[in-house]
Amino acid sequence: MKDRLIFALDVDSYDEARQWVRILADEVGMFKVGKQLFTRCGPQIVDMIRQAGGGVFLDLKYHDIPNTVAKAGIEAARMGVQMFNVHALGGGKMMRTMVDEVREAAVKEGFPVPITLAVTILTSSSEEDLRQVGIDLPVTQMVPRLATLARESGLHGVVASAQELPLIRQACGGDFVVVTPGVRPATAARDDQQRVMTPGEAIAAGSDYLVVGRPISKADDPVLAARSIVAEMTEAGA
Ligand SMILES: O=C(O)c1cc(=O)[nH]c(=O)n1[C@@H]1O[C@H](COP(=O)(O)O)[C@@H](O)[C@H]1O
Repeated sequence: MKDRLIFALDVDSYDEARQWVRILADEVGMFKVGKQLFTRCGPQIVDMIRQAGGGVFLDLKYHDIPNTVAKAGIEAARMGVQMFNVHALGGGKMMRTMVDEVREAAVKEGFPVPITLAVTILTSSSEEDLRQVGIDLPVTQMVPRLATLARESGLHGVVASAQELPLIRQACGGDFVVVTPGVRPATAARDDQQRVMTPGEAIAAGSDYLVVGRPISKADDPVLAARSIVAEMTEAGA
């Protein structure tokens, strides 16, 4: 079950990231490198994690014109990351172009195609936040709509709140990968997350991978926190 736990490396230095990779390499399946760490350190952070035997989820949430996102996706795949993501709100043309060009480059250059994911609606967004930017549909309609668009555009899966899992499974089926952040053990603080679930609930609802950051990094004993999350996942999946 630990292979399905992804630790969010939301730190601002190479040394701190390396410390976390050392501490958690045996406790989690993958490390998520996001905008802060990648902007600070660049591809050397991906190399460091891979050399330590860890998988990398490159979380840069690409959202741009189709050509730009496709070229960025090719660079992500060349680095050897295990998964990366784009914003589904970038649209079907953007996602399809990215998938086609990454596949073409992978065949030509002989690198594996990473798991490609689309972020649906961020777990930090409330419906009020969405209305502010002109999205009047409820989250329960937006998420399956964007997940369906991602699937039709050839992506492997989505990043979404575990709360929307039943809707995504209904729209996209059982073999579509669903990665769920916004996971909070019952005793942990919610921080800035809005649509949260416990690790056990997320697995029981059918999540493939859980992304967890602060409930591990801010715990008094991060290794123990990671282990108890994996234990809760195992119990729920049994
Ligand atoms: O793409 C993501 O990983 C992501 C999507 C989303 O909707 N919500 C979300 O929280 N995330 C990421 O998941 C991680 C959650 O971290 P914690 O809230 O500390 O557990 C952060 O790195 C977020 O950037």
